[in-house]
Amino acid sequence: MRTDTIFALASAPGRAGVQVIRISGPDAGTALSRLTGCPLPSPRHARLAALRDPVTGELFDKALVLAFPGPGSFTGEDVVELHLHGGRAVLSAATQALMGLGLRVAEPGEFSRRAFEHGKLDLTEAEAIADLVDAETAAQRRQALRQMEGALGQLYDGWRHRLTRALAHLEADIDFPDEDLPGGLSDAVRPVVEGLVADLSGHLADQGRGERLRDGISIAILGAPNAGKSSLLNAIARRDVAIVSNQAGTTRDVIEVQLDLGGYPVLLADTAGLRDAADQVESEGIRRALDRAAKADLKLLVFDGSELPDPATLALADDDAILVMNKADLPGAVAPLVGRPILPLSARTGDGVPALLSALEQAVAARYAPSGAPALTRARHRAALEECRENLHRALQAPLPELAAEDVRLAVRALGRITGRVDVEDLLDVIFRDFCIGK
Ligand SMILES: Nc1nc2c(ncn2[C@@H]2O[C@H](COP(=O)(O)OP(=O)(O)OP(=O)(O)O)[C@@H](O)[C@H]2O)c(=O)[nH]1
Ligand SMILES: [K+]
Ligand SMILES: [Mg+2]
Repeated sequence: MRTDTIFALASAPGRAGVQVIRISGPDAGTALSRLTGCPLPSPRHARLAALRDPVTGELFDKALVLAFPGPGSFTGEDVVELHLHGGRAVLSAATQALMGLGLRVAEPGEFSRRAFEHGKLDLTEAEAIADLVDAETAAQRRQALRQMEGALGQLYDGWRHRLTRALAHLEADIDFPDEDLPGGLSDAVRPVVEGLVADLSGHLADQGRGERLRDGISIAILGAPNAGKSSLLNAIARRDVAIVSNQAGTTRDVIEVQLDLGGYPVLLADTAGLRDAADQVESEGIRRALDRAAKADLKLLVFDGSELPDPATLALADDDAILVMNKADLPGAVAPLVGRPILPLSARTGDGVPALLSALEQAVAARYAPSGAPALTRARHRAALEECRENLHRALQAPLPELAAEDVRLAVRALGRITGRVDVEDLLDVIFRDFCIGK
């Protein structure tokens, strides 16, 4: 564990009313006294102080200062905050003064990493801080807050404790063997392992709910050339994002727009019109459209009400598809009869677009609304949970208790890596590198 004293701007850089510099480490208190020329303010009480560069003696700001003595601070170390006036010149003077005192600029995520290393947070809580800072919609914020309060860490730790107890039983079986039981797992342990496999499977089979909420739900707009896909994207985004023209085959690249759909983060993609294209570039566009259709969480299939229904688009109409009939403003527009509801709308006039948005919102909520249990939010967690389940499956089939015990031990380790209860040194750089400076 490193013990030097670090500092960083905790607020966003640039002109602002206030900017906050956070300092953490054994020399944090001394550094503050050297800047103010006064003893430390009482813990967690703000005080107005004149700050001077200890080398030149020059006044560089009058600011609120706060001290949070360790271990009751965010990082667990002595922490000091300077609430300076926002702006580059003040920041650079403060940086120079702190470096002059031998302090080091923090690396991204270093404050949270120290908090983890001092046992103030587990890894899922640390990751949730990053998610909360990155949250752009209400649903993302709620999920991150819940995880930050420890809901996910408690779930995984609870499972780990269950398994650890089972392992203790198993080891007792090995030390005091019962000759009548030839199998790997005894009657006392087998139901525990089976129960956990069931819980893990339930948690893993969540359609990526938590991960989608974190990363965004992908919706692809698909249809024949000139059906009005780009017009619809522009109508939904309420800006002129994609080129619209009466020339079939206008869109080639996938064009993405981020939306907040009733609190859910959505990535809406316009794609090339589906047809047998002779043009090489257009064919590549269609390949990308179909690729996007396959990966999308939901598909928005656009039909031109003044044309016969397009078979290539109809072929994509599965349970994850919402069908719309565009150009409802044209006098002869007719919805294709395909045995399921089709929303009439006009991308040109905007009629029917609000109804489509609520249908989309409902479809998204039906799939991704949070369930009662805390959600799986990261691929890192999913991989560890799958590894855990695999080891438990192996334990259930093990012919000898010694082999079963080794599999259960591996399963316990896999769970422990999620919250950081076991050796995770190799993981820490990867996890905290994604944080921004000052967190
Ligand atoms: N009357 C009417 N015309 C529309 C409507 N929506 C789109 N159009 C017209 O239909 C033509 C094609 O629109 P686009 O939005 O470029 O269609 P697209 O599906 O993106 O076409 P490609 O990118 O070529 O596949 C344009 O001339 C639009 O003005 C609508 O609701 N009503
Ligand atoms: K077009
Ligand atoms: Mg287009």
